[in-house]
Amino acid sequence: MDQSNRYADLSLTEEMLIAGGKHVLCAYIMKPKAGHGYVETAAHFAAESSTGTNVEVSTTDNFTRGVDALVYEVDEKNELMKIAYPIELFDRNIIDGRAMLASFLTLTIGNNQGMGDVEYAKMHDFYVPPAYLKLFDGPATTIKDLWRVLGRPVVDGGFIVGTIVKPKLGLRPEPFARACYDFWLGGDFIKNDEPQGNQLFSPFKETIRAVADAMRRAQDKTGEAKLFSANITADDHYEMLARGEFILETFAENADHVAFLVDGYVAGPAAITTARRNFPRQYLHYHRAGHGAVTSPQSKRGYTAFVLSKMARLQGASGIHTGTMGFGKMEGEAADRIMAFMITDDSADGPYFHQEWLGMNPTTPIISGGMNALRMPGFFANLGHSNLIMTAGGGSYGHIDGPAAGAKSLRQAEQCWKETADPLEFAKDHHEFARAFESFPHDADALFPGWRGPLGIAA
Ligand SMILES: O=C(COP(=O)(O)O)[C@H](O)[C@H](O)COP(=O)(O)O
Ligand SMILES: [Mg+2]
Repeated sequence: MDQSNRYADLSLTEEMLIAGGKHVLCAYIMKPKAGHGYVETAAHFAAESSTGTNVEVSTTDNFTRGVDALVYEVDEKNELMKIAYPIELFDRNIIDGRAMLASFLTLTIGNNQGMGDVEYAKMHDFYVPPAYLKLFDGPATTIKDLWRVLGRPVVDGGFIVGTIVKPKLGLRPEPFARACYDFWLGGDFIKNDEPQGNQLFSPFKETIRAVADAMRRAQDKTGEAKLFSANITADDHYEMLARGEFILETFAENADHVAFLVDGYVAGPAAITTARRNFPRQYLHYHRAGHGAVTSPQSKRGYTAFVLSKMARLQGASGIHTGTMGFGKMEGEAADRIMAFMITDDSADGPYFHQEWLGMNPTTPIISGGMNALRMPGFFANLGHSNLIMTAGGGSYGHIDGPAAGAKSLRQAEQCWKETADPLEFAKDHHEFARAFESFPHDADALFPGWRGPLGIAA
């Protein structure tokens, strides 16, 4: 059934819709299955994502038609379709009248992902009008809170040198805490790797006690504040609360040195909001492991990493992984930096829409995945600033002089970029950075061919 008379209105302009302020706008790359017309399929997609189904139903009344989602722009050649969703479609909490991300997703990227007449459809951007934006929690804590703990300026406080405890799994509580202590001698921030929680060989409570103790000792030894991002991800809301409360109690006087890590893709928006609302004073670290299943450029369905990042700011993530923009081991490219600007700036451009955040707190880009000191000067040059957290697991624990030297090499790499120094020249009087070349010779060969000569290393 062709529903384009009802669910498509190509006379609407984006300018009008934005000025009206009553619609969420979504841009999709969509291709119909063979034999289905573009506008017809787009209209069916909008129907299925709002008030309709594949047939007319007798229960529809005039009010219903007023909250139809409408296709307002199509560009068949580029497979682009844009849909305007009336804000009234989205569910509000009964407890406080506010918005929930689950409802946004269930409409805009829900049933429409399995339709028989759609070959594929992926959301590449969305625009949130002020009236809907203000119903989202947004971040409660930000990188400023971490900079304050570290004793840095709260504006442009700079690079937070981080790591992920490696190996990913298989350390018992004492070796785990030792790995933390050793890194903290040179670095600022440690996160649990995302699968680390309560394994039988490393019981949660015993491990957390050992890490809290390691933090105290590292702070005493260095005279510097240290940060730990503890994984509280769980299926069960109560389990997350139990973990969070135990961590705060155990870190005690250092509770404000603790972030909570939540695996927001696998555990979903409910887990993020559980942390955001129950622990609003903790920095909320959104880990996104698994997101590649839908966000990868190879996947033509789902949504992009850009969309994931924007949703994370709305929900209230203090920081989210944004990948390494082609400089690390995970998929990504230099242009991914728009993701970082969208979550930090108050006024930012996405691939299709401009967004005003109206003072909503920013979300820190967390850079992670195969980074080490050698890859960092190029990364910072591409992004243009270093007000972020970078976590390098292999780049720290893989440094030949150990994790404290690994951490120092990361800090020196930022300094090298800031001074616009030539990395090979800079290495001559920065020992830990120089030793990163020997630690990661494959990267050194690729990024700085002929590096052995200037550094006086035999081939
Ligand atoms: O464990 C790591 C990185 O370890 P290492 O530094 O040893 O590679 C992170 O979970 C991934 O970076 C996530 O990727 P992303 O940040 O892209 O979500
Ligand atoms: Mg990891």
